[in-house]
Amino acid sequence: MSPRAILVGSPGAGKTSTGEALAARLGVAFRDTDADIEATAGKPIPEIFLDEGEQHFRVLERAAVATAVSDFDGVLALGGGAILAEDNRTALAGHQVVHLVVSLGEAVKRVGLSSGRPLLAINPRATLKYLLDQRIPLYESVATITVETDGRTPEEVADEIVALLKP
Ligand SMILES: Nc1ncnc2c1ncn2[C@@H]1O[C@H](COP(=O)(O)OP(=O)(O)OP(=O)(O)O)[C@@H](O)[C@H]1O
Ligand SMILES: O=C(O)C1=C[C@@H](O)[C@@H](O)[C@H](O)C1
Ligand SMILES: [Mg+2]
Repeated sequence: MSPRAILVGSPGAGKTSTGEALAARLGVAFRDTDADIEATAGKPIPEIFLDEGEQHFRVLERAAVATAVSDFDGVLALGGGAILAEDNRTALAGHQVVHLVVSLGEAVKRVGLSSGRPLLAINPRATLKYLLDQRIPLYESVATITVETDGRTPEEVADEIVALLKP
């Protein structure tokens, strides 16, 4: 079993919102590893970061990615930092992986001072710039499809992905 598409990209790229739109277009289920991790841990991601720290979150994330990539055949969204782990990048090989590209300015507008994103709780512009600089090469290294999201709705982005996906 293999996901129809796996979405990667920065916080605010729209992995969750575009992923839900894409799954609806394809008539398949949507799954988000962030939600899987919260279900396993029994608490929201900010609480995992506060109680056990980011390292522990990344352990849970590697397990969530390995399970979802091998057990699921719908549209799968990964957390924004999942590609940092080599294990996760290796797990993506051979799959249709979509990089949702977002500019720094647009990502800052979409994410704002959001309480649900522990890494961005303080100074989101500087933090997002750091994350993007570090991660863009990694997103590019795993992607088989790249789509721009600035100035487009999640539904418009989903339509482009449908046209680019191999059957
Ligand atoms: N193409 C888009 N145009 C405008 N707003 C968007 C677009 N995609 C997402 N958004 C908005 O940006 C915010 C972040 O989107 P979303 O939660 O889907 O991003 P994400 O990539 O899943 O982020 P994270 O990595 O933090 O889970 C939401 O408020 C969403 O409504
Ligand atoms: O960019 C990141 O490192 C993260 C993004 C979110 O999707 C969550 O996976 C978590 O908040 C960490
Ligand atoms: Mg998300």
